[in-house]
Amino acid sequence: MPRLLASDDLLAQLADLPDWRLEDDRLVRAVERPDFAAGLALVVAVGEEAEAMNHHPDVDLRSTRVRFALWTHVANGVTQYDVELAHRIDDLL
Ligand SMILES: C[C@H](O)[C@H](O)[C@H]1CNC2=NC(N)=NC(=O)C2=N1
Repeated sequence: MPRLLASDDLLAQLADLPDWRLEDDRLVRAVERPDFAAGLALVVAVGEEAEAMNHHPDVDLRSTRVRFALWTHVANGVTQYDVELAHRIDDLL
């Protein structure tokens, strides 16, 4: 069972994720893409990483904007899996 990150640990790890913020116990990042097709391509690429990890983001895809919200359902908050997925998303960006 994944463990929730303690708030001091999480804040320390967020230093390496400057484009992410904590919102309602989720790690959240929103990005603008040139058009919907580019946003969709990003979602597909992130989805492949998520499948490889068996850890899946909440995704909100609008015309030129994609918003990712990361949390671990079984722990009801942010765990190391979410931090790892955030780094993988950053790498894709
Ligand atoms: C059964 C399956 O392994 C679980 O539902 C996995 C899949 N992906 C998941 N993704 C996320 N974000 N949180 C989970 O707790 C989770 N659990």
